[in-house]
Amino acid sequence: METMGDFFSGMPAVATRLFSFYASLQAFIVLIRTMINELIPDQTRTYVLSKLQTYWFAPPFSQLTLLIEEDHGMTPNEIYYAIQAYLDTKIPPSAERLKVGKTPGDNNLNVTIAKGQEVPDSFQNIRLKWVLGTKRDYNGFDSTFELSFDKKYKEIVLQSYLPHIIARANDLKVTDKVLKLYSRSHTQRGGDDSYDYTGDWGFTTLKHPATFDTMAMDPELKKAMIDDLNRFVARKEYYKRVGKPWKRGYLLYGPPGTGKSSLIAAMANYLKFDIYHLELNSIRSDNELKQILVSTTSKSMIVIEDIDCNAETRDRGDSLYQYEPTIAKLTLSGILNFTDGLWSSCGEQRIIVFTTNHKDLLDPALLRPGRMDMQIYMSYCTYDGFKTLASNYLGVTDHPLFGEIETLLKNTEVTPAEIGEEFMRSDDADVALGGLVEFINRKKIGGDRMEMERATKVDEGRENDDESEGIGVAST
Ligand SMILES: Nc1ncnc2c1ncn2[C@@H]1O[C@H](COP(=O)(O)OP(=O)(O)OP(=O)(O)O)[C@@H](O)[C@H]1O
Repeated sequence: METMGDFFSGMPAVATRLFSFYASLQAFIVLIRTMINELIPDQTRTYVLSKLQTYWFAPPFSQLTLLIEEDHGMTPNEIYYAIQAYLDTKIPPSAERLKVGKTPGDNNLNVTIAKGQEVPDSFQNIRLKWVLGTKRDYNGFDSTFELSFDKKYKEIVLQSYLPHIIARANDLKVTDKVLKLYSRSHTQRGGDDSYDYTGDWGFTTLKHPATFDTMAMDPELKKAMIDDLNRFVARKEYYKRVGKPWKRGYLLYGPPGTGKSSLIAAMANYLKFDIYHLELNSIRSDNELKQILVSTTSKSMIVIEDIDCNAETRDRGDSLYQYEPTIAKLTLSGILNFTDGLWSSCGEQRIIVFTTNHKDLLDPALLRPGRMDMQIYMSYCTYDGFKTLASNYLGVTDHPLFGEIETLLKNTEVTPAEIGEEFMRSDDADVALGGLVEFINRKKIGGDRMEMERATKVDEGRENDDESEGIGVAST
């Protein structure tokens, strides 16, 4: 029978060494633990241990991914564009995929994140990860932002982080916003000059330099417009309280060359609003108009120029332009709905501007209060307007010819566009102002001559009428 002594004597030398190593390791651990306990304070030990647990021992977090698509139903998704602007400021130095673009006329390169690039972010100590991806739907591919984070922070992300991004993007827009001029994309039909419009908006950068300072307008009217715009953008709560959609309609009317288009650009530059330029003649039905309206973004101006050129909007009392229901599918009521119907209330801070050279031709229904909140007459150039132009073009605020020009402008219809043209002929104020005096005099003589010819024709017409009336009477 085998005894204990036999057992130990049979144990290999390696095992003996192992035991002794274990014993010394135990002694070493006890020594280290004692040192740690004595040298590191309790609180620090607890903190380090909790961190180690979070990073090494906690189970992998249960992740939530939010998808933010470019479109939201029929409308552009505003949060998508806010995220785009926000993430452009968060591009990590380690980024491996970036997109670079440049708009014609813009000196700066536009660097944005490319599809697949991850962008880490943190908010209130929450770690978040963004990535730009694509989603395929029946219309083709659509860009989508994906946001991943620990599921337990869902409420903070929805209630605080995303609103924070929107606010940040709004701040960025105020300072950096490059305005866009949208118009509807079209393809030319074969052979003729006509176009087929696709429903999509294409855009280019709005680089119109007009501002309220450069506008030659009656100073009181200018001030009234600026006050009106300021009031409009500041009245979010007011519109909510009175139960009206946050939008405003302006009608700009007056002869060609008096600055209607320039005023639209000045308004957009002032408010930092994009412009959607719409040609009513390109729209085939009320439905199409509705779709176009909902695909525009908030904080924008929808501009319909020369609205009198559209048969639908002309006064229906004029038999020449009677509405024919079987032919036209774009109806006046569709246009009125566009300006103040239910559909017009989608989106916020929307300005609708109509322009016309012939206000008298418009259907009175279009001009009712609530549709056109402000009607602005862009007149021929007044002396105040002339002084603005002289200061902007020539840098002069006074000149011996000013008095003569003031008198001439009182008696002659000259547009700011014509005065601008004259001023561009020379940088020398004496030459340019002298040229303007000559131009207005020529115009006045031409106008007087035309007036005389018109008066002569009317007199001749009357005489002929008298003669024919005489014949008529004689024949009965
Ligand atoms: N009131 C104005 N103040 C400053 N510049 C003006 C004004 N009106 C016209 N201009 C100058 O004339 C040019 C043409 O004017 P604009 O196209 O704005 O006139 P409009 O009234 O819109 O003309 P239309 O009815 O033919 O479209 C502008 O580019 C601008 O340089």
